[in-house]
Amino acid sequence: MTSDVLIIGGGIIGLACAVELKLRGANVTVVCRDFTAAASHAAAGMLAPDAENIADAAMLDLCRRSLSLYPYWISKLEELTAKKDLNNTGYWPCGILAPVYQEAGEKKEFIPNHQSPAYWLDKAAIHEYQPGLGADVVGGWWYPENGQVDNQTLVKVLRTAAESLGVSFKDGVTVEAIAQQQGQVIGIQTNIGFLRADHYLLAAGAWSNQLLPLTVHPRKGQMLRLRVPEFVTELPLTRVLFGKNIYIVPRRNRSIVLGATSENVGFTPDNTPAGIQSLLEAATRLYPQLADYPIQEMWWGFRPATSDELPILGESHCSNLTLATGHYRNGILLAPVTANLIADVILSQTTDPLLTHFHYSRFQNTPVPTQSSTTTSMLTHPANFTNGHSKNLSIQPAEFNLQDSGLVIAGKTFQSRLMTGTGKYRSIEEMQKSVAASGCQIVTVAVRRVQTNAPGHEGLAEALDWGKIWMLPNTAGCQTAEEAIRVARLGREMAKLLGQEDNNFVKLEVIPDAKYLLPDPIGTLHAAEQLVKEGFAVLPYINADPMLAKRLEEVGCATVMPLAAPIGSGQGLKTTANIQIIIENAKVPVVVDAGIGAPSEAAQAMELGADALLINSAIALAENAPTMAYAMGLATVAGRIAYLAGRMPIKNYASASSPLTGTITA
Ligand SMILES: Cc1cc2nc3c(=O)[nH]c(=O)nc-3n(C[C@H](O)[C@H](O)[C@H](O)COP(=O)(O)OP(=O)(O)OC[C@H]3O[C@@H](n4cnc5c(N)ncnc54)[C@H](O)[C@@H]3O)c2cc1C
Ligand SMILES: CC(=O)[C@@H](O)[C@H](O)COP(=O)(O)O
Repeated sequence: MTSDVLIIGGGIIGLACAVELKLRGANVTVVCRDFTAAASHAAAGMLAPDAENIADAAMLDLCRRSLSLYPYWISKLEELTAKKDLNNTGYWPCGILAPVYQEAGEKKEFIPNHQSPAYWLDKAAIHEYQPGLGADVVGGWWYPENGQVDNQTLVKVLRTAAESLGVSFKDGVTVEAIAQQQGQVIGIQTNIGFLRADHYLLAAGAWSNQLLPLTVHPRKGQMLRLRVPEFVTELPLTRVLFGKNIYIVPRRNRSIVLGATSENVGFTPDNTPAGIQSLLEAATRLYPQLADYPIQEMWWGFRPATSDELPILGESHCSNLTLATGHYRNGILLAPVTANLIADVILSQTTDPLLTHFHYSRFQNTPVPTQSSTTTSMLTHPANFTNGHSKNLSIQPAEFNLQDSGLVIAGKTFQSRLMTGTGKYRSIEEMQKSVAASGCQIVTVAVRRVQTNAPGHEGLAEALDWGKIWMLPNTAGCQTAEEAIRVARLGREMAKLLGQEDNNFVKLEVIPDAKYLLPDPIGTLHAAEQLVKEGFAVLPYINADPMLAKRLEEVGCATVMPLAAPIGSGQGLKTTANIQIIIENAKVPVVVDAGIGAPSEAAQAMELGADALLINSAIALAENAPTMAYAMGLATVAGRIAYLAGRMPIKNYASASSPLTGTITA
């Protein structure tokens, strides 16, 4: 199947973009795992840039732009669906009233932004303006330009509009992986097969990081709906009440939506007594007569949150993949502006200057924190190490004007260029100290050994702080491609279980021979091809074979990892000439892995231009492992600095250091 644009996600963002792209002439397909399970159905539908008190200027600008597009957008949608039964979106620019209690400072919370009117009502005014408020309301803000839409009917209208325009909407289709090759998406793997398009849009809400390593995570919200009882003839509320930990959204159809909790519990489903109780308590404090209204329905949803609470919009690391995700609390509000800006990016290749503020790379420049952090430079090494001594050998590369943009693997930036392992240590404690002393940010873990609690691996997964260290699951112990693929999938689950939801990295090892531990090039290539299709960032361990390295890069591997010498041999750099060819030709990072025995060899590999090193045995088997780890960290930094400084040329003959002219003759 081919289509111009394939959209992953059938929530409000995917659908709004689909309609806009289709109206501008594109051929559009939307794939969606579950239409009704989207945050877009769970939301309250407030259009509340002012009541939300958004501090970020660019975000406020984006929200207000979207609010101003709403009336036209809604009338366009209602027109597109005029002949259908369902064409009422419940759009209602009813204003939002934000009452406050006696608690200190609440009045000052609203930051005037000169773009939107906001009026302060004192106690007498607010009770007169909105009868029935709780007696302890002491005043409040009135935002006349804010409003609401019935998000549940809006998404249905959007879907109807999209389908009637000719958008192909495939519900019940799960995207399992985004297959990438050399900076391009080549297709998506789904439960109904492999789908291709010219361009792709990721709009998968809170689930986006299951497909790409984006910092989007779910923030659960519980909601409930009351009904205005029959005996109340007039609508008691005709504007949204936005209070402390509660909003009350009256719909014109006599339902009243109450929301929402904000819970950091991953994708834990269901309503809970605690969640519902907190909503009911806050709602009846703000508007006491709700205590007698019948409860109609409860539900929950997952807001797509990012760490700065701003969306991720625009280009990605692939030229034919655009991102529209992370809309967190304001995705209903932001739908029209997102659709416009994203259609501009995809169809006209024009990027509104505002989008730079929402670029995905803003998170990648944030380094993964280390256990011992010297984050002032790109060339980190531990300033202190924790085996009882404390040394301060802080090097300041900035002073030498060195430009090192860090190690970037599959779009993720690391400050340290040393990776370490966890095997062969005499104790877990020694391993922990060594990892910390090395200053590394990536630690490889043998999935099979951890899963089976093999000797020396008991409790290992829990021994490191995976909030700080990036896990590189490896397929050690796999003799065939098939085994390695299975273990890689387990590794991804393991990383998720340990809190790294967005970790799709795998160190691929296919090693049929136990004596030399040399990797099988054909099995490695086969497994790599499959794993790339499944969306893994594949880091294959290989013999130092330049042709194989090239082939692996061509199938989309994130790095190549040529060996210096057999694993655990400590023989040092035995494959220098081939590693040099690999480095010369690679467009992905080259990580020299295995066989390094001493810091001098680590430095030497880095001096050649390797992008990083993976060292395990030389650290774990040293007499003092943490101290050796520290030395390896310094050697890696030294080698990198030397590479950047540029080595002097090797000459055949001596050349005196001091001038030969002007010498005194005897
Ligand atoms: C309780 C609550 C209250 C809210 N209140 C408001 C509000 O008042 N105002 C406001 O502006 N915003 C509100 N929001 C936020 C708003 O709902 C979201 O920002 C918005 O819905 C995000 O839309 P989306 O399309 O990006 O994601 P979603 O609506 O979550 O849609 C994502 C879609 O992607 C699909 N998908 C995911 N993974 C895959 C996959 N691998 N393969 C195929 N399909 C996939 C899902 O099935 C889903 O259909 C609220 C959210 C919640 C949870
Ligand atoms: C842990 C790991 O992945 C090792 O198999 C890796 O190849 C490092 O080799 P050394 O143990 O020789 O450093």
